[in-house]
Amino acid sequence: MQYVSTRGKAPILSFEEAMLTGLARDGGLYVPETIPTFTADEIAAMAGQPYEEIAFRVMKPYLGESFTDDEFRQIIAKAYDGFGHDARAPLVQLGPDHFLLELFHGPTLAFKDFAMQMIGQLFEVALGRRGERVTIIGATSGDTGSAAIEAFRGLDAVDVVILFPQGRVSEVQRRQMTTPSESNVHAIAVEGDFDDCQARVKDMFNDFDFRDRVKLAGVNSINWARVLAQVVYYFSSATSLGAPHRKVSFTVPTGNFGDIFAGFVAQKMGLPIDRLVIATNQNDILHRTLQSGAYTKEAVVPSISPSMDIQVSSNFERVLFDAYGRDGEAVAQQMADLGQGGAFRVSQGALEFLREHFDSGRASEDETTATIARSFAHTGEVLCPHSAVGVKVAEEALQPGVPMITLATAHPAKFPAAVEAACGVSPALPKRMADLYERPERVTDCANDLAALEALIEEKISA
Ligand SMILES: Cc1ncc(COP(=O)(O)O)c(C=O)c1O
Ligand SMILES: N[C@@H](CCOP(=O)(O)O)C(=O)O
Repeated sequence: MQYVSTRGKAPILSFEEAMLTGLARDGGLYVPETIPTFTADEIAAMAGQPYEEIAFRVMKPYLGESFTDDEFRQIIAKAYDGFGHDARAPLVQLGPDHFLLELFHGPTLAFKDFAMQMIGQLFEVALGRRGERVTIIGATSGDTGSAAIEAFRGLDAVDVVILFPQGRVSEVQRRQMTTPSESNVHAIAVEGDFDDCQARVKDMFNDFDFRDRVKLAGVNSINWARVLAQVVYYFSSATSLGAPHRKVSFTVPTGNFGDIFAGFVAQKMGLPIDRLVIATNQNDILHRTLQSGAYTKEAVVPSISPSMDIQVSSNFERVLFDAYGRDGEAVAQQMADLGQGGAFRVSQGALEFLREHFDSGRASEDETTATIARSFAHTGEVLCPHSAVGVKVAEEALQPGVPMITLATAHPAKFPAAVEAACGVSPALPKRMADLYERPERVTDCANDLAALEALIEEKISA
């Protein structure tokens, strides 16, 4: 299995190389040259299997020669060992045709743990074998950063540096990033929004001197391995509701488009998905794009679902690559237009492709709050604001007889203020995190400036 860049001009890599490389050297994102497919019988055989077994079957075809079967089985076992639910990703019924896929039982209480716990193990094995050390850089609107720090803290072969937007993550999210005491963890609060953090991360990858000097690696969903690990729960949940013998739909609270892109990959692998519904908060660039064909950046407006406060949606590039018939030059042109003018227009053919595969909807702040309150009153389920955005949009997209699975992407205790204001419940953190508010914090503030950030990172990793 080989990996190519969405912009068509970077070296073709193996799974392990693509995983350790992060952003392609032409600025694009790595994707598999071909997507492996399953027969209906192979999909049916996943029903009732443990999550770990489904992870092995779904991910293995993408690995090529990078990891032996034994190595990979051990990696999977370790990755999910610390999850707080035996099913790993349990389904809860909300209504006759509506189900919630709880993806928040991992160590940092967000869906990011599914991929990040796995990547931590994959990096450790691969770097150990190569005898290499890397600097992992990540941009976060709150959840990726805490999941990455949890997965990599204390590992000998990595420094992990996380940029987060100052004042724009919840207190729990911030403390998850600033309280670990391991010396290989570096949390940096950037004066800007998430898009600024993500842009500086991409700038660092495009500064080849810096990139090669510090041996930069990335664990945002820039990294294909992140997306791949998220494909698994589409299979586990759909087969438990009767796929492949009946179709299911998914609604996905969306920001950087990684999670819903994983659903798109599952569909291409043969999982019979009826509709994939993009759910956005008031930062609704993806919903607007599907409606109008114009991808136009606006200022990020802080919301009660801060992890989705994103306007430059990184993985949209991956779906555009398919929408343009895998024409890297067309994608590179659109990304250049976005960089220069803050906008691009999707061609008619590409727009039809997008509309064929995705529906979309948006939830305002009031609608999100009302959904948290209504869900608690009717079902007892306390939703985090991101999951509530998903539930609200899903309710509008329900089709009789087709099960709808909404992804619950974070635990409500990560956003206690918004949840309590909406439904009067103050969700408790798990016992192991009970002293989070007492632990000392360690964070460095920095301007939204590439040179300043690079200098700070070099200082931190050489200390
Ligand atoms: C809680 C939560 N929900 C939803 C999202 C959106 O996911 P994606 O960026 O993969 O679209 C994020 C951030 O990525 C998140 O942290
Ligand atoms: N919502 C994310 C933003 C980064 O997304 P990623 O999936 O590309 O890592 C976060 O919580 O940091």
